[in-house]
Amino acid sequence: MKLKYGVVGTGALGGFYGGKLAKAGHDVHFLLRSDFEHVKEQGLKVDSVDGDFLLQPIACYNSAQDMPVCDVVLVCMKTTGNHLLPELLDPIIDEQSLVILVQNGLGIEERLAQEVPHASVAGGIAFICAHKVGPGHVSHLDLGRLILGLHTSTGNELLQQCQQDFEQAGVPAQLAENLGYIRWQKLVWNVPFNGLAVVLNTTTDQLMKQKETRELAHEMMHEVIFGAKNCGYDLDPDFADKMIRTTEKMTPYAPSMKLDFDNRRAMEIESIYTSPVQAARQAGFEMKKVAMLESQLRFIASQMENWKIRVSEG
Ligand SMILES: NC(=O)C1=CN([C@@H]2O[C@H](COP(=O)(O)OP(=O)(O)OC[C@H]3O[C@@H](n4cnc5c(N)ncnc54)[C@H](OP(=O)(O)O)[C@@H]3O)[C@@H](O)[C@H]2O)C=CC1
Ligand SMILES: CC(C)(CO)C(=O)C(=O)O
Repeated sequence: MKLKYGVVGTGALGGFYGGKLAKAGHDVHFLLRSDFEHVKEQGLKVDSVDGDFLLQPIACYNSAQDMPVCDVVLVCMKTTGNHLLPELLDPIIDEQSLVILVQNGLGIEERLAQEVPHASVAGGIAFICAHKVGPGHVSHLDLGRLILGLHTSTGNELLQQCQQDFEQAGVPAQLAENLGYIRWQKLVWNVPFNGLAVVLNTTTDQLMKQKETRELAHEMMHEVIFGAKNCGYDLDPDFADKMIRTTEKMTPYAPSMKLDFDNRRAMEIESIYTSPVQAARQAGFEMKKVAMLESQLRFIASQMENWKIRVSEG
């Protein structure tokens, strides 16, 4: 069966993953916001370490109302805009549709499944370094692997087909038995590096170079691992060492939260910090250092509002 795909949020990940599917001949419909006119006229450009490509013509829309009902919807906007999902998804899903949240953070599938109970919901964990460099223009610098895991009890067949479509399109994609485990595992990297890069105004290489910050990142990783353990996800404590070694070898990198801060956009504090801190707390474990970083980020976010700088959703 040939699936009809929808992409909600055509930025770095939406442009890359949706673009790869469309380039491979799949039927993909892209929802855009500020870049709509540009993409409609000039197409979507992806500069990728795996090979550049341009999608033109492209099935793009500036309103979900104009989109067809899709079998699978890839949600690729920042989680700061997830409160808009019930409205955005309403015209493009029916009881048979599967919505995959290709986003960072915890608790997002739970919330969507409550708000949109008739859809199947899954998570997509992306191991990729990509960002938008201009209107309708994505730069993919490194990695690209996707792990897909089901949240609801329905949608399994669609998820399997989606995994095969990604593989066929040249995106390494795996299916995970346990979505919660993978979400916590991804947080082991995102929690220290996204937030520290913002509060210390720096990049991963600088955080790794300095002994104090390297140790702090390592300690936070262990907190996340123990947080996960208390929530029933038995992550390997050695995973922290592995992540430190990987980051040491990485080219200097500004995590997506740092790019959001630099561009005065809302930061994904709720899904990357608040949800895991609360989940661990409810399970009886206080992630003290992570909670402190969360407070610092909330302070910075409040200052951004006080500066009367436009903090856009998404
Ligand atoms: N970038 C990366 O390398 C990685 C990102 N992630 C995660 O993936 C998710 C997506 O990140 P990323 O791709 O970087 O984000 P981007 O900011 O590059 O893209 C988000 C896109 O969503 C669009 N959007 C937001 N709200 C709406 C709306 N209401 N209607 C239509 N479009 C909308 C934005 O449009 P507009 O231009 O108008 O704002 C933007 O183009 C995040 O959760 C992030 O943490 C995970 C791994 C790596
Ligand atoms: C760690 C990384 C780069 C993804 O693989 C990421 O999730 C981010 O920048 O937020």
